Amino acid sequence: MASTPVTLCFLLRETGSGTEVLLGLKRTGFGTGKIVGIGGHVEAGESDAEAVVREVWEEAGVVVRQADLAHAGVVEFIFPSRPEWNMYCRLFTTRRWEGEPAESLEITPGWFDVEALPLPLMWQDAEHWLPPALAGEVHDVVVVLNEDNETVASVEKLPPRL
Ligand SMILES: Nc1[nH]c(=O)nc2c1ncn2[C@H]1C[C@H](O)[C@@H](COP(=O)(O)OP(=O)(O)OP(=O)(O)O)O1
Repeated sequence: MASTPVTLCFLLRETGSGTEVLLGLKRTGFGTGKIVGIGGHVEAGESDAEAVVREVWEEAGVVVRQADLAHAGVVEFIFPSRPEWNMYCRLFTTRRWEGEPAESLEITPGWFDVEALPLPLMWQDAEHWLPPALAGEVHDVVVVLNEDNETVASVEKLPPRL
């Protein structure tokens, strides 16, 4: 089954004590209760960049421009016991946006020190791909989940496809 296209954008800002990233508490839908990246499904006819601009606005009330997005790799999430959940997720980062993050029905946004990510509150696979992506490494990652759809069966990190 083809993986559903999704996309995430990580806003990064510098503070006196280091770099912070905008994540959010998921309030509805897939991954409710977890801290997740801001983003979601790519609609038919949209590019990944168009989708992530729309999702960041819808979920966090922040305006990001496509020209300010940096590619940060791809993660494919494979759920062998629920293949309909498989997702192909393009990652972006940006250091430029307009507006202050605000709560939506879907997400309660919050800033986190990139050196102290809330990994125990995130999907368990995040520890494998999020820190390197935020550090500027660009990889194609394939994450396979176990039958519980939570713990990680395997992680394969490949150089990016051009
Ligand atoms: N194993 C995993 N680890 C992770 O960190 N994020 C994952 C993941 N599997 C899926 N995701 C993320 C990627 C994607 O942005 C998100 C699912 O998309 P959405 O947040 O848009 O889902 P919803 O069910 O709320 O859909 P909408 O109704 O489109 O808002 O879950």
